[in-house]
Amino acid sequence: MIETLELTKCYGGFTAVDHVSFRVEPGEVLGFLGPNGAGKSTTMKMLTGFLTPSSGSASVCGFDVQKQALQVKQVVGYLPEGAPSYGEMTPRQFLEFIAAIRGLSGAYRKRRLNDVIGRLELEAVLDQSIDTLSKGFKRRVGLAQAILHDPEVLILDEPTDGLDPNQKHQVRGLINAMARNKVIVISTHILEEVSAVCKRSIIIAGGKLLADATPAELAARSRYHMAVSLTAEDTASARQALSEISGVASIEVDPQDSRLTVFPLPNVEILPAVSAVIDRKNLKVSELQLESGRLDEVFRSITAPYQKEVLL
Ligand SMILES: Nc1ncnc2c1ncn2[C@@H]1O[C@H](COP(=O)(O)OP(=O)(O)OP(=O)(O)O)[C@@H](O)[C@H]1O
Repeated sequence: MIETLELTKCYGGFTAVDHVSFRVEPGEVLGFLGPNGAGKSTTMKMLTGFLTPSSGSASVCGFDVQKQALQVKQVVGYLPEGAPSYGEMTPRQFLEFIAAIRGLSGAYRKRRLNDVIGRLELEAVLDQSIDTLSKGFKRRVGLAQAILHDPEVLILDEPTDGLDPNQKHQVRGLINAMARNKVIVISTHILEEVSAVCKRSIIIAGGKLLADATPAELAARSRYHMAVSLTAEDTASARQALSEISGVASIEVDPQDSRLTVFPLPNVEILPAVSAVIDRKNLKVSELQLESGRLDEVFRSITAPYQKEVLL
């Protein structure tokens, strides 16, 4: 388990992480979402014992990140931002080096090395220096070192950054497969990643924790939650007909593709009435969809005040 209490980091007079408290249990993948400079990497560095908190506390598997940093490093696998250090080494040398540092030996060491090399499909580049690898391969070498000792806790700073769509899919599958018996925290800018792998997500901006909820709960905060979207052959007639439904609050037309979105009044289920009107008026409609909510819109509305601070 990971637990933070009022965790804070100041750089001089600037507060990068501001009294952040949360818990993560085994079996949970927690997504850390936030705009650039939100404080995600700083929080992760404190959780992994690489940065000392200015105040507050954090513990990982019961070990205090300040007083027991060594024990924390033993139970944690950490993928920092960017490429792995020691770029002059080949992935084979680098992973052998990490295995030695982690104290892996004998058949277990061999098995773990083969396992991570296979899982991250590193065979083809094992003997090429890390500096000369593509961004995606560098990221995969970083991931391989993070999971090599089969840690109880994984802290992954933008694990899919630089990966192509196939590799992203593969790494998300890997994270999901490991999630059953590990505590996993990932940071990401990619909202689809939150729905794909995270049980819970924390939104952070300006160093402050602004939301802590499941992706579905976050989506439910969207103004699109329970709205109905559709594309009609005759947009104007469809809009007119739909506006006569009593539970409709407003209707918007997307200027790009003329898609109509029908917003209900609070707590009104509008879909049955919309379907009935389509049938009754014989409207030619494609892509009728009940919206669960849009994470990007929720993310923007939650973080907007902090984005302005940054821009000013
Ligand atoms: N060593 C440092 N000295 C001073 N300020 C720092 C230092 N490291 C980070 N910061 C600042 O702290 C804030 C949080 O940075 P952090 O890297 O944690 O953000 P982030 O959410 O990970 O951003 P990104 O998504 O861009 O990686 C930023 O304003 C950053 O400039």
